[in-house]
Amino acid sequence: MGSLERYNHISLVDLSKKQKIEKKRKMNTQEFVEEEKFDSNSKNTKLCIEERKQRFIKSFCMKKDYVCFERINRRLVNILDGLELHIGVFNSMEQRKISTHILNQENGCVAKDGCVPDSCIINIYEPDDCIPPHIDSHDFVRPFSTVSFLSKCNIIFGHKIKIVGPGEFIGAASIPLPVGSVLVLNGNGADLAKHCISAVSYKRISVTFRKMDKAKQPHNFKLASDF
Ligand SMILES: O=C(O)CCC(=O)C(=O)O
Ligand SMILES: [Fe+2]
Repeated sequence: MGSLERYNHISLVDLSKKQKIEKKRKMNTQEFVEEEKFDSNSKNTKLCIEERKQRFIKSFCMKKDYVCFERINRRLVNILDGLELHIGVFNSMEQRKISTHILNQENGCVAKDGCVPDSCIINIYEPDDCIPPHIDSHDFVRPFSTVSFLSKCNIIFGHKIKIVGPGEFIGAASIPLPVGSVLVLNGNGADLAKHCISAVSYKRISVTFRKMDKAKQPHNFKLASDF
């Protein structure tokens, strides 16, 4: 399948990839210690949200773009154009807190902050669960993103995806999703290629944040007051 990854150099261009990873690890560890000092109800919460935003922005220097050509109507097309994978966005303590919260609630909505999403889907995969090949509904605008928790797995992309057995799929590209990563789907990666997850070996949670297309909102649709 060859290498699908291409690293983007948006900032910290003077640092090697290894140094960047080390710097990011230290940064997260420090932030982890700092965050533990904050009570979520304290006046420091705002600061904590600011730090979180900064961390997400910093994660863009770890962004990967993907390349995988598939022949569609006789033309070679990069079906992964528009995909971005941001790794290390959530540290292990955050991952634990969020997944524990989701599993305790068994339903809930995590999106806050008045920015992009107004919809959130939580998929809880037990071992052997899968999600079949699909393109996400166009009732939702692009880009949208998926966060992975509890265990890593591969997400398969392809203009054509073969079903080779129960919960077993093969497509042109298979992208590892580490825990705590955010996959942003846009462009061909969201609209031309289907995606799916083959049967997982371990329990896994994914949280998909999307924003409803205004034109597709039901009549008299009102956003929940806490959004
Ligand atoms: O579990 C994932 O990472 C993908 C979920 C997904 O494709 C969806 O909810 O539409
Ligand atoms: Fe999807």
